[in-house]
Amino acid sequence: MKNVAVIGGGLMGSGIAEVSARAGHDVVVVESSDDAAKAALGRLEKSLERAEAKGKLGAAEGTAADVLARIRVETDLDSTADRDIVVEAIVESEAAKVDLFKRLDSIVAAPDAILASNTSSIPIMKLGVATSRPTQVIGIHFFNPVPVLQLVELVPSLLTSPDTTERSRAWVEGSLSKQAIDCQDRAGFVVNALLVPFILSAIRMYESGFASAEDIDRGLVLGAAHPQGPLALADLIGLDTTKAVAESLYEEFKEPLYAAPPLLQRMVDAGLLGRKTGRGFYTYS
Ligand SMILES: CCCCCCCC(=O)CC(=O)SCCNC(=O)CCNC(=O)[C@H](O)C(C)(C)COP(=O)(O)OP(=O)(O)OC[C@H]1O[C@@H](n2cnc3c(N)ncnc32)[C@H](O)[C@@H]1OP(=O)(O)O
Ligand SMILES: NC(=O)C1=CN([C@@H]2O[C@H](COP(=O)(O)OP(=O)(O)OC[C@H]3O[C@@H](n4cnc5c(N)ncnc54)[C@H](O)[C@@H]3O)[C@@H](O)[C@H]2O)C=CC1
Repeated sequence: MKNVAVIGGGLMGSGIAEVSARAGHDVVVVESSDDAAKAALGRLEKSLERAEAKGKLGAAEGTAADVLARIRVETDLDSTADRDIVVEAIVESEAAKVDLFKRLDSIVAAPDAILASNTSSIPIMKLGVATSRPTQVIGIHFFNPVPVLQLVELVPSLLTSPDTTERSRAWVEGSLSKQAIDCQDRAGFVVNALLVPFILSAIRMYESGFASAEDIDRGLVLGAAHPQGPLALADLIGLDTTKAVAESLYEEFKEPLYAAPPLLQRMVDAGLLGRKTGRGFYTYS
């Protein structure tokens, strides 16, 4: 696979585009507006400049400018027509993703192109059956920050072909140098099925006044060797995404541990989405 498209150039899409371009792929990022495209390009430039300044770009990757030259940021979905693999990384909304997969199905021309989703929690089957080619639809779930974390969850639906799964594995492991684990197509896959109750429990603990945000996070960093505490992690993920993922899991399993706590709902209503808006459980400059 040579030509890659990433739909949505937010936190995750920009990271997926970066690692793809660093692996030598020709990458098109499709955003929803000119302003969002500008913001996506800014994220890519900042991250690549940081990687270059830290000496993380290898000889085969070239300079930050070389990597950026392999990426185009567009607003027209038709620019995905000649792609071998499309990775969708738009907002965690089933309706928005189903609509996008329908449109991609009518645009992406190669008969064997892979249509992948980076969804955290939406069943892949719902996206597969929105297309005329569910055998080629798969979950390829990256972790945040994409340039740092090695894991990718591969999530075939009941209709995904073994050929699609194996070509996806070859791409993430062989080309992007990530490590894949295989997951069933159930909301939350492996990691989020475990991580969501953990983060939501931390929010409930804070909401109840049991401990401060700082002490909850310090507890997990100093006492369980986590790289950051659960509330700081929720701020990194984005509280809108955290809430949407919790809701998908709750819808699938009706398990109270997956129910979004009222405080999380209020913070999202207030626009306190974490790092991306400058304030969540913590304030960022
Ligand atoms: C209810 C739940 C709902 C779930 C919702 C959906 C979520 C999903 O679907 C799946 C997910 O992704 S879950 C999130 C998984 N991510 C984590 O758990 C991150 C945990 N945190 C970390 O790894 C570090 O704190 C972290 C790497 C972030 C920062 O590390 P440090 O605190 O040590 O800070 P630094 O010293 O600045 O960074 C360490 C090295 O990493 C590099 N780096 C950090 N951020 C980066 C970024 N954004 N892009 C590229 N590189 C980055 C940094 O440069 C540094 O590198 P070195 O200097 O070489 O060590
Ligand atoms: N935030 C996280 O830690 C992780 C998120 N994910 C998943 O990745 C996906 C994206 O999440 P984030 O990057 O965090 O969200 P984000 O909010 O940072 O980015 C979403 C981007 O999609 C764009 N967009 C929305 N609708 C679009 C459309 N129809 N066409 C083109 N672009 C569109 C938005 O302008 C925005 O830039 C979600 O499915 C999420 O569940 C997966 C792993 C980790």
